[in-house]
Amino acid sequence: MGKKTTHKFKAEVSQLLDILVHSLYTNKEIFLRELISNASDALEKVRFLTTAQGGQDDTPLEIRIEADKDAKTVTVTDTGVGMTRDELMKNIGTIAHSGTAELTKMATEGKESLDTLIGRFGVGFYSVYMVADEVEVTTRSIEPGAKPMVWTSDGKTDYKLQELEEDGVARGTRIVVRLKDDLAGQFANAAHLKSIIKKHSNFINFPIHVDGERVNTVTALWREPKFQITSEQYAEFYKFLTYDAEDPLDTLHTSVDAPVQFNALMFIPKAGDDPFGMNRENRGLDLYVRRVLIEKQNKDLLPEYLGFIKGVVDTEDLPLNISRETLQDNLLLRKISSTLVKQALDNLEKIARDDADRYAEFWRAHGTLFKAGYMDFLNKDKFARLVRFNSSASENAEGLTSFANYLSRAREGQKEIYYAYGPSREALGLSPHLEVFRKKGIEVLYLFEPIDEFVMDALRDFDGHALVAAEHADMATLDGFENLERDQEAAPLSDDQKTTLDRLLARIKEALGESVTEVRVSRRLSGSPVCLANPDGNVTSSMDKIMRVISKDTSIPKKVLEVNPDHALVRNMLTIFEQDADDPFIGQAANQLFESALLLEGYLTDPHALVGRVQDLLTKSSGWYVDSRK
Ligand SMILES: Nc1ncnc2c1ncn2[C@@H]1O[C@H](COP(=O)(O)OP(=O)(O)OP(=O)(O)O)[C@@H](O)[C@H]1O
Repeated sequence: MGKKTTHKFKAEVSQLLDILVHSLYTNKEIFLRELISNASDALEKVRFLTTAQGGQDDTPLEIRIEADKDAKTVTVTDTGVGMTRDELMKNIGTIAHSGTAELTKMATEGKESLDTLIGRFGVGFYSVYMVADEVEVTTRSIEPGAKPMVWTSDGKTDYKLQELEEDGVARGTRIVVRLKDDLAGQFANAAHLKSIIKKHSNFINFPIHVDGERVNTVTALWREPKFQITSEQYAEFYKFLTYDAEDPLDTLHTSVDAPVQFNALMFIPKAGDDPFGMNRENRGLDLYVRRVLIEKQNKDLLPEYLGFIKGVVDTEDLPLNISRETLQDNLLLRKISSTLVKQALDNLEKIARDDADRYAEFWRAHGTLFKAGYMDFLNKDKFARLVRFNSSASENAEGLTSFANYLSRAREGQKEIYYAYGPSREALGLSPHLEVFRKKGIEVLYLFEPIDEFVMDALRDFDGHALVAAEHADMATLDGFENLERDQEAAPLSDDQKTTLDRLLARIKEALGESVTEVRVSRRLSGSPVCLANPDGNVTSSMDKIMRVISKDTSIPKKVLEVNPDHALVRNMLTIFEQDADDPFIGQAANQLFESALLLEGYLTDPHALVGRVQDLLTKSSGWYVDSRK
């Protein structure tokens, strides 16, 4: 026997152990799921090494579990790859996977309850310390000449390692869990262990025996004929695969023979991960070749925007000895991938067609991630049919509309699909840029997320109808539609007044100087006196904002000030200007209108001048009001 050495846990491990030991998490049974899942991974590795890489192996690949009431132990033994001394130290002693590190971080930040966190993350090997006083791991690696090792720890501050004599220790890992006194009755009980396995580990690809009796029966569900599988079985498999507590929103089971053979079982979860957050890596389908797991969560089978889909793919056509490194360039895999993408999109179209409520549920959970599909040019048309937006025709911010729905409501002769970006439905409802659309009863799609605009830019049109930003709408085209809403029409300007208006606009430009590129009459406004428009028709203001953030440009962009000559305020300015072209009110009002417009567009950085002016104007007007009531 080798010398026993003592090693301190890495700080993160101690921290996690401390959290687990002190947690009141009630679902402690998941420790068994975690140990079985590790055993299964170790067995998959053996199967991969032997079948895929042509090695030799006679040992049956299986997991054996024994419960001992008297000794208060549960023992989990597998014939998997085992661990060398170095692997033991690295894998259980130092944080092994990102999930546990994330869990520790979030638990210490205290934002979410520990119970939710433990339930949501696979806490891995360390979860055993929720039920154990002490754990002993005896393992022998598959590596030729590897020495068997024993690892023991009470899960507090350190662990002990010892090398064993070679004889009598088979390849694989045996984990003896010494249960806490109060939990021994519950877990050192074969019947209870069996029920836990049925619940969490029924689909493990290797036989699991409890006290000599085989417990799990179902394997490779995706290879079974569809008509033999119940929806409960699908749901059970989904939960096994994802640890989700809820049933899936949708299940798609397919079998394809040409151009390449494969079976796939794909699920859409009810809830979405935060696509840009910590779960970003938690995507991909498990890839099997003839039931041998080649890669968990393969990232090449489905593009990132379909990353919400969970499931497995199993093919007969790839060689078993394919290396994970060369998968990416494999032509067959690419064919499988393009077929899967098509199936997934067709399936979404089917849901959208048959069950709008379910599609809306899908969209709310996964729409944000799905929208990144604008980059998938090969499937552009399908994508365009699947994408949804809120719109001015929706009843509230929850409403969703497709391009096709929009067109079905479009005004006769309307060739364009209009859209506008804004922070909220309320803000867009008040936007001066959309006044003309409201007046003419032309629907506008509402974009709330920056990615929406990239979607519009990439698609450019739908079914021959150009996608046009409302702020870039061609006024002559809009003039072709009759007004549905009648404003209180302002009296038409006389020829003299028109000339004065031109001079007034020149005076406003003079007052604003280089802050604006131009001051001109607007045709898009009805309720507002002014708005800011883009001088060049290329990018929308929101896209301009995104570009400015990227290039760290904090200057205020130069825009065109559009003036509504029918607005009462502008008419008053005209009267004042007619009487005295040098009246200081004109400059004051011009600046006030300009800064208010900047404020609405989100560009005003210093509100002091604006506030000062408002106070001055209020003081004066209240004075007149008081006088007029005397
Ligand atoms: N029975 C086992 N046989 C061989 N190696 C094992 C066994 N159990 C654990 N390991 C090793 O220890 C590592 C850490 O295990 P742990 O359960 O903490 O995380 P993980 O399995 O990597 O992550 P996850 O639980 O998310 O799959 C494993 O990746 C594996 O390398």
